[in-house]
Amino acid sequence: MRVLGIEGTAWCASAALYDAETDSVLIESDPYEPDSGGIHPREAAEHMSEAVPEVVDAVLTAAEEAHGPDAVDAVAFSKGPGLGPCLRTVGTAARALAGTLDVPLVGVNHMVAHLEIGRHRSGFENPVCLNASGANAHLLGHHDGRYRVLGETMDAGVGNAIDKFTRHVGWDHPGGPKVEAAAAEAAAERDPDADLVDLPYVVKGMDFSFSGISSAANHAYDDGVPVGEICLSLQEHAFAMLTEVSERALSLTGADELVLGGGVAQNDRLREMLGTMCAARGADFHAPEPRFLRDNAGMIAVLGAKMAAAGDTVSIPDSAIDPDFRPDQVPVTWREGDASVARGRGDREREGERSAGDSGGDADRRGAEATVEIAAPDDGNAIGNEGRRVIKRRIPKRYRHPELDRALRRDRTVAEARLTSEARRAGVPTPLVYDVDVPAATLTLQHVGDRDLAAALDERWTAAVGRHLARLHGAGIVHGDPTTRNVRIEGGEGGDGRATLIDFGLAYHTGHVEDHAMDLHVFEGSVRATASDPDPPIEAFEAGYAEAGDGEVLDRLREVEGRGRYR
Ligand SMILES: C[C@@H](O)[C@H](NC(=O)OP(=O)(O)OC[C@H]1O[C@@H](n2cnc3c(N)ncnc32)[C@H](O)[C@@H]1O)C(=O)O
Ligand SMILES: Nc1ncnc2c1ncn2[C@@H]1O[C@H](COP(=O)(O)OP(=O)(O)OP(=O)(O)O)[C@@H](O)[C@H]1O
Ligand SMILES: [Fe+2]
Repeated sequence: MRVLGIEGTAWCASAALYDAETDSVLIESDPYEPDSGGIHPREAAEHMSEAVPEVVDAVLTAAEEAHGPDAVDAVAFSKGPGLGPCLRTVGTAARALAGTLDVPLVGVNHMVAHLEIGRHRSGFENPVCLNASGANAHLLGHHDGRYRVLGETMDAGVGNAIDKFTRHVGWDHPGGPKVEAAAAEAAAERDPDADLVDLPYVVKGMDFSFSGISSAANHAYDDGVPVGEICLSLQEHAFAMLTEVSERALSLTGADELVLGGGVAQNDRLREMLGTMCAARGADFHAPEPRFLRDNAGMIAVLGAKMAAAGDTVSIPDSAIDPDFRPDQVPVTWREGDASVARGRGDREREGERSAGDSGGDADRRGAEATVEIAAPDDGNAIGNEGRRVIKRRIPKRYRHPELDRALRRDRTVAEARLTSEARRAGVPTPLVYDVDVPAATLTLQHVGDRDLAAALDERWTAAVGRHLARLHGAGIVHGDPTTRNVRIEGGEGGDGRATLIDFGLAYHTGHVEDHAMDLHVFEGSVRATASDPDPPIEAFEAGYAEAGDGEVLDRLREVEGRGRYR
């Protein structure tokens, strides 16, 4: 099968021919280059209306020269997300071409294409996918027939955040490569351990925020900080956040493969950080070659071929574009429906439980941030979990700049000790804190529970988590990372049992409804990412929250969920 793909969501007019038999891709692109500032939607649309027919023509001519008049078996196009006027040009061109050639039409989600190309090129079975593009930034994993959003930016896309700074400095678009070059130059001249320009580092569960980084970088520039230093720090902060959330997603799902996609993925420092993180966890990492990373029609043609082979084509009346098309709206027809990114986790957890039961013990653990060692009580007389301690060490992360890494490990250790105890005083079940060693970023905690909620997901426990979070929020604290892995469960078969919240390293004081709603959003995201039937446990969770908490927070949660971040 040979598929002609067309791309043009924002800046890159591109056409490609994918030949599935030889697995070869021919790409012809014509980028829009703004004279000044960022992308102007009207100029971009004008560019598309001129350039799309030209690139399509070039690829079609090459295809017919090589393979004759029946060279193309299907036409695939970017259906969204993107700029409406640009997408309309692409849709019109694709419909006309499919009509003329009398072949099926395939409507492709651009974001899913950014990650499927990585899966295709790597041959990975079931990776977590990090998309680092201009207008977007998110982590996706296939589960239950869809690509689930495991985490995403709460505001700007990563490329747009970088471009916002370069516009402020007066550099032309796109800013990413210029920031990369300036950062590399600054790095070559400085002491690698020297302090970074202080910028915000915002991670909430697997969600993250970039807007504060752009503003703080702009202020630093206005204050006269050398631009190379700001570029370096900007990259170190933004990319460490992306790497950290990727590691959290690997840890939550149990997956051991990561693929990277999107225009910012062309950045060497980002790829280096992700490679280092994966190597340290024993996970495989793949980033496709640059021509498949930035916007390009090659990825549209490759996914188009998979969709066409699965019979996933559209009729002309159903081929409308969608500027807000989210990746989790796409029914994944071209993969086995039961292939789940979380399957590895379930299997391992069950095995872990069995062996823990057999030995009467509990294996040492490795989370996304820390290693956890389970220690017997000082007198050595353990009865079940009674008296056991866990020693939690936030280990240095080699992918992160050493200064930033030290600061994060120290701050989170302090926050975890303080807020675990405060939450407990507010009546929320948490472990006792026995000891804190700040320089070593190590905590000694009471051992709680005999399994994670991830391995014991049921409505009774999620309702309890809802009540606990409501009480925590009532005390003016958010957890910051309330995933199913951060709830420990004990007993329960006979009636009594307990759900205990752990891992308060991202917790902080706040009375803002928005922050409280984010906690609920993170919890529900972690349930959706791994549960086979997520609705009942989520309903019970919300009912538990409503029982003990503020209804306004649940209203805000609906608003958070409804916000279209894909522009
Ligand atoms: C919806 C669609 O139109 C949109 N496309 C898009 O954002 O173009 P993409 O090619 O994936 O990414 C462009 C971004 O990638 C950044 N970029 C390019 N090279 C870079 C580099 N070496 N380092 C950092 N950023 C880089 C640019 O500054 C720009 O912000 C998207 O995928 O979100
Ligand atoms: N007090 C505790 N009692 C029992 N088990 C614990 C305790 N603290 C941690 N664990 C176990 O160790 C695992 C990792 O701990 P924790 O979540 O605190 O670290 P982390 O590195 O931040 O992990 P992640 O980022 O994956 O949530 C937990 O999922 C849990 O299984
Ligand atoms: Fe893109």
